[in-house]
Amino acid sequence: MSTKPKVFITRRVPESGPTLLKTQCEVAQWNKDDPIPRNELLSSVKGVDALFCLLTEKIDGELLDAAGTSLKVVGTMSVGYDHVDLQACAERGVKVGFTPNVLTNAVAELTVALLLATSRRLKEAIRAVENGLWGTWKPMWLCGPGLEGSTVGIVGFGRIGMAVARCLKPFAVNCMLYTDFAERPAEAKEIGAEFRSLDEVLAASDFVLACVALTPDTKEMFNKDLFKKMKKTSVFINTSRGGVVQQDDLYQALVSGEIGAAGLDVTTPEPLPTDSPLLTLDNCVALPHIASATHNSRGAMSELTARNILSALNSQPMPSEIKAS
Ligand SMILES: O=C(O)C(=O)CO
Repeated sequence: MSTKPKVFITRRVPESGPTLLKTQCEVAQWNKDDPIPRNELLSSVKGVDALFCLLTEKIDGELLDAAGTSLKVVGTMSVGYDHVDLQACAERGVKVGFTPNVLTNAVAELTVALLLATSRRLKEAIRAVENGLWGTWKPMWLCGPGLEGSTVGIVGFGRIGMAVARCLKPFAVNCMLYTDFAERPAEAKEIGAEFRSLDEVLAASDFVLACVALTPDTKEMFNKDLFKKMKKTSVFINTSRGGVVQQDDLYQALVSGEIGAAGLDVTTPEPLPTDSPLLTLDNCVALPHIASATHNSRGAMSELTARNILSALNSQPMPSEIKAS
């Protein structure tokens, strides 16, 4: 019988991670693109030493107990960890790894892409070309707010918020504002961003970017009260988690003209049902949670997840560990 530690991988993932794990572990995998059914997951984790999971798996007490006392580490192939009950892991002595940094630039890039797609009305423009509605060049047609001279407000000035600000520099933005629980003076100075209260950011910004992690404090923070505080022309972008937005309020804000447009890479639920009212709106662009979807980022995320797991199994410091606060 093998004495190697057992690892279960919950999905088909870039080979960099599984290949690394196989050098030291016995690896079992749900080798499909669709998620493993919960019951199957609960039985597959029984007796494993490590779990390699994704943001689509709920890692809670039930799952940890199903794995049993052999489980030493959970590595999630994501920077977000709102799907992991850190307290339940800590209570059972299970370490948790995640994948910050390696996807920061990919997410920042997609945030900018969504901002441009939304403000420059690319969804309407592409549909017009495809549907034969492109009559002639018209001076007043499909105009939108440009970034040049605008005020951009970043809500959540962590790794990704800062990277978005850096990406936006060449667009001649007039003013970059940020808000967070605490000021980040050194980084803000280097980037050229100014700290303001949330209300000030909402009132002043032409573009409001949600770059906060989903926590009990940020859950549905973008609700009707916040949308009311934004400019009627403002463009709202969310590449963090759908859960930070009260989605019915967002729909109402878009329909009533409380805000100008929205670009969403994340929604509640995911996938967004095709009959979601948001999809009927020209001023809402929705993408299927692809912000980190570059070949390099996903490969690096898979590898970092494996490195986190191997370090924990070898009682070494993990490259990226999260602890319950
Ligand atoms: O890593 C995450 O948290 C994502 O949302 C996808 O990369």
